[in-house]
Amino acid sequence: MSEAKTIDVIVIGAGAVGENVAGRVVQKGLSAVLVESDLVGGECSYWACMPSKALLRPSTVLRAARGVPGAREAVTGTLDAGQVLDRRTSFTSNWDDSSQEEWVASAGIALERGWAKLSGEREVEITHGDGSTTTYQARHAVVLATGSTPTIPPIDGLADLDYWTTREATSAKEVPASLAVLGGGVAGVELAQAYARLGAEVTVIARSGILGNYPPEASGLVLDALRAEGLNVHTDTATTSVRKENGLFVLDIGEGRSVTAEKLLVSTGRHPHTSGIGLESIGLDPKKLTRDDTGRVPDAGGWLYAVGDVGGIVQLTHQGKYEARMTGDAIAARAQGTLGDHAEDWSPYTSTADRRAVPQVVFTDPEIGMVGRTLEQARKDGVNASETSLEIAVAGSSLHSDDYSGWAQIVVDEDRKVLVGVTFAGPDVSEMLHSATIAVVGEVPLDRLWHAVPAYPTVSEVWLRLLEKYGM
Ligand SMILES: Cc1cc2nc3c(=O)[nH]c(=O)nc-3n(C[C@H](O)[C@H](O)[C@H](O)COP(=O)(O)OP(=O)(O)OC[C@H]3O[C@@H](n4cnc5c(N)ncnc54)[C@H](O)[C@@H]3O)c2cc1C
Ligand SMILES: NC(=O)c1ccc[n+]([C@@H]2O[C@H](COP(=O)([O-])OP(=O)(O)OC[C@H]3O[C@@H](n4cnc5c(N)ncnc54)[C@H](O)[C@@H]3O)[C@@H](O)[C@H]2O)c1
Repeated sequence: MSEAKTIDVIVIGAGAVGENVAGRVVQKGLSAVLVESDLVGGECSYWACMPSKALLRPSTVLRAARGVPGAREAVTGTLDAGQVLDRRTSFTSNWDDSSQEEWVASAGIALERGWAKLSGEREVEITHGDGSTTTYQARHAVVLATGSTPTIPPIDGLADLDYWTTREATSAKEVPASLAVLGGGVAGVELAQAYARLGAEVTVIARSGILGNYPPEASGLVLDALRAEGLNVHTDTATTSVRKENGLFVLDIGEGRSVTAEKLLVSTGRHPHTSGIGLESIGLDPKKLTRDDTGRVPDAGGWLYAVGDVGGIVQLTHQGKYEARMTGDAIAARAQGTLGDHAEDWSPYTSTADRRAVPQVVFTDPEIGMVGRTLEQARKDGVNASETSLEIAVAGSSLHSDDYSGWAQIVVDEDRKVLVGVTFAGPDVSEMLHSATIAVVGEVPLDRLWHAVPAYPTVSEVWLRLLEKYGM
């Protein structure tokens, strides 16, 4: 084995999160190497956020035009599935990462292709495609940014079949005649609607309800829309076994019922990717990786960090990139000796918003945008919380489309008179979400928020209605 190379920071995994943490430490004057075994850019760019949103967007535009007389008459054709798939492919750069590779080089980050494994304290061994190895020693930090892996449920027969995960669903070259979707989380529901609108006959099988992390009024609007569009959605339904017959998947869903489909998408959640990366070599249990708010893994002695999906706190690109900025700055500050073990909440080194103000969007049509806590979560956290909710019915929404149907909710900390959670559901609500994120993160007092006047006639006027209903 050749001598180990020494560098300030080693980042394992060049997804959006790994790229950002490497970029941040280099900006702060440290040297960094980024190690990637697959495509630079990770899941979000090639098999998750970008392609799934590209598959959804054209049909949302079409439905929006159909909701407005005058425009409706101009829509004479149907969705062109081939064009939709082509546009999706262009958003993934045809699964070619050369432009990302160029960005890494332009940012002054070293790139190593291969599988990285911790091989000792501050030490990482990379096995390249040709079997050769390179070893790096980090002066300051090793950062795990290895993402997450699909969780496949132990359903009889499933393991032996060629089912789709979200990777195959987001990169498919053809629309199947029929698709069964196992799991009613955000990935399953978004892809179910995308494929139904592209022409597939889609059946969703959800163990409980769909989009269970959101208030039921919000997920109910999505469920109603899916059913109105002709999707079969089985809620509170357990899948007991799966097999293939005549080339089709057959799922047994209890009481003698079954679902048959050409393709089966298993989208039943993801877990942190901690296996096969050598955590055992430094005495850590891959199933019990924890991180503090600066991203540091407390049990490793101060040099190991975990950011993004692998950190096990939030599985969202924007939140992982936020963690990357905080962790990158914490690593640089600790290298300079200006930060000790502890960092205050809301400091430039702590991802405090992970626990209090995570914005998330379900990009179905209608959309859901939520930030912070639901009423139940807030009360569970010991907040003396109240909720105010209403249907979105303002001048802006009636102008938006004739059939606009939406719902909004604020969750208020009654002791401090600030918002701790906001949810909007309805067409195009995602662009309103950042106003709510600012209110929650900024802990804007309600009597000051009362002075934030929404422009007329926008859908944002729902803010005014919510505050009026609350009692302002
Ligand atoms: C279908 C779908 C749609 C989604 N849509 C959205 C969305 O709209 N908005 C949103 O915010 N989030 C979305 N997400 C979540 C988002 O994709 C993830 O939160 C995000 O990709 C996590 O980024 P990451 O960098 O932590 O991990 P990843 O993007 O998974 O990157 C990890 C990288 O590490 C590499 N790697 C792993 N182990 C090693 C190793 N040992 N050596 C070398 N390299 C290694 C992997 O190859 C990979 O490239 C979606 C997820 C799915 C599944
Ligand atoms: N718009 C977005 O931001 C977006 C889109 C897609 C995915 N994501 C992220 O990706 C991650 C993965 O998405 P996901 O939808 O796979 O996970 P998820 O955890 O959101 O949903 C998984 C769903 O599968 C269900 N499930 C589990 N086992 C099951 C079984 N045996 N049978 C039927 N249902 C079962 C769960 O009850 C849950 O509803 C999420 O954490 C999410 O944050 C984000």
